Amino acid sequence: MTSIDTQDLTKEYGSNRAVDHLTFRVLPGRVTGFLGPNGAGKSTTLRLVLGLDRPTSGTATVGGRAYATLDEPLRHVGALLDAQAPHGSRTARDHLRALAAGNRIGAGRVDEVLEEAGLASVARRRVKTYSLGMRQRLGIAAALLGDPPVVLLDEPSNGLDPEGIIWIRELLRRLAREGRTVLVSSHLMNETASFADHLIVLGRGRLLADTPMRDFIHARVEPRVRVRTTDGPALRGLLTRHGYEASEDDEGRWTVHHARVEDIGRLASDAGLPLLELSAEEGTLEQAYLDLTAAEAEFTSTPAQPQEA
Ligand SMILES: Nc1ncnc2c1ncn2[C@@H]1O[C@H](COP(=O)(O)OP(=O)(O)OP(=O)(O)O)[C@@H](O)[C@H]1O
Repeated sequence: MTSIDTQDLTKEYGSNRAVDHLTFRVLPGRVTGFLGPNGAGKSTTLRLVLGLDRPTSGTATVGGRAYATLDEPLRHVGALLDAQAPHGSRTARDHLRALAAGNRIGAGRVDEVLEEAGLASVARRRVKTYSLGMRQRLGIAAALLGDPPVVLLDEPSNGLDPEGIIWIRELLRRLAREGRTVLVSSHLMNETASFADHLIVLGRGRLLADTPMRDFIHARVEPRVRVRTTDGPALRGLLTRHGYEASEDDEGRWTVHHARVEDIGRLASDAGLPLLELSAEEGTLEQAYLDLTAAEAEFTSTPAQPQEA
């Protein structure tokens, strides 16, 4: 099984602990979103997994092996990190051909990934003439070159236009469907919600969550129901009698807190109350993420009170 594993992984830069005893496993067949505030340690972790930096202690492995021990690594792991900027005076095609040659990958595969990344028509242009989004597509093409079972992408949507964002979303979903292990860091919560099945969240180098995305949201954001009726006072009375807290907006739409659509629908039906609208208000990943990171910030930034003698 080609999982990514970190075991008690720690990285210190001087007195700053960027990654702090981190243990997690990223499994194949799903997209794992890698989240955390600025400076939480995401890029450092990815660099440690890719052998670009040495851990202070602990291990990071891909398929049970350290990246540095892999022969022809592009066939095992495809990665996009900001730092991997190709040489600007090369054409995109030459850049990929050089990478392919070093990993015994045929030139035909270069044209395939250029096509897949939407760069076929500009493949003979020098990379320095590329826009940020085009460079990003080239980085993703390079990550796919070796048809690897493991793909690590740091902020892949960076600089992409709306069409590019849809492309990357569909690509990530397909890679997971094909049974690959896909780890994607992002600051864009709506984006992450559109492609991730699972989340790993870091805060100050530590693991804050390692959980399916649905569970992550449901554990942190209260379920609500939106409802509209021809008889507001009757609805209010009904909800109050059953212990629900609800509020009405200017357009006569009610929001029922901590409620499920099945329960409110049944209550209204049993009471013979006509409904014009009934819908579940799903919590968003952004709400859940902010809830978690705010709690973490509060916990970690509260200074110890000096004890009065
Ligand atoms: N080469 C380095 N030398 C010294 N400190 C570093 C180095 N790389 C990272 N750090 C520090 O390690 C911590 C984690 O940084 P890292 O870039 O891994 O976070 P991140 O979660 O990727 O942040 P962002 O979301 O801003 O990209 C930060 O405090 C950062 O300043």
